[in-house]
Amino acid sequence: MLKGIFHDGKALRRVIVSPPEKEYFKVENLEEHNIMERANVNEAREQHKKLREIMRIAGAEVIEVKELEGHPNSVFTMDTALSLGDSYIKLRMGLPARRGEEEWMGKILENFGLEREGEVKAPGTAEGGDLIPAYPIFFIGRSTRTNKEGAAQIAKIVEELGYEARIIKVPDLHLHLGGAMTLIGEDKILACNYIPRNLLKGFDVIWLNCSSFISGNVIYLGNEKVIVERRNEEARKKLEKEGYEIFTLDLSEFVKGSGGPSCLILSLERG
Ligand SMILES: NC(=[NH2+])NCCC[C@H](N)C(=O)O
Repeated sequence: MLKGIFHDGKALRRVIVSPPEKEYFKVENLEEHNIMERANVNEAREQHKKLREIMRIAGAEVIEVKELEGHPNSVFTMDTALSLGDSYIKLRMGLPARRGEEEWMGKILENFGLEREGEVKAPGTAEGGDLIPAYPIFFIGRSTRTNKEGAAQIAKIVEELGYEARIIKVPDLHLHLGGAMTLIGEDKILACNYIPRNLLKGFDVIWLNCSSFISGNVIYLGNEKVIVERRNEEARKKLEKEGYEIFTLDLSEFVKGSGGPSCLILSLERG
């Protein structure tokens, strides 16, 4: 078996989440954590529970880990590391308040037997929301969170594993590339229409106009099943028309935290 092969367009098998218990609600300085509004405790817990239920029903093993103390954004596990199935890439968060989440998740992944494949080093920064493996292609978003050095370091690591790295400049509307596109099958992508077509070469694309920072953000479960946030009507309608089975989920309390559905999960295994 080849090492480090991962494809976000395959069925979700194992995922790491961090349910909002305490830390997500303990935000003093909203701006520092890039959280727009404090979440309602009961609603956030209930919404996250539903998300876990849907993923379990779809056949994924959902691993729950405790939030990292002092880190309200640790519920957004996607950003904290990049799993390549049998190994992982240690990242370096672009938002200073999130530094430390890389160590936390690195240890968790190592406990699951993943080896460290590589590491993003200063002055580089890279967050998981910008990294979309679709072997043999690897999409890297250049955003306010993933800088030029970080993108170049990731490209080098994945090219050594046999991927073709494609760097995409993320428009300011989005925090990460993951807000603007999602793999929804092995050769299918849901993407905002300002992503250059040539960078998506080889994939069939469902184009979106994208009015929100998370318009292109859905969770692909596999077997043409997708989780879509309740307000994201454009994606829901277009995916429905293409024959996808849609699970609509209200994630308002995480949208308040500047996140979308996929930001809440770290895909550990797809296949
Ligand atoms: N992958 C994502 N879009 N994650 C959303 C993260 C939101 C979080 N408040 C932050 O700014 O870091």
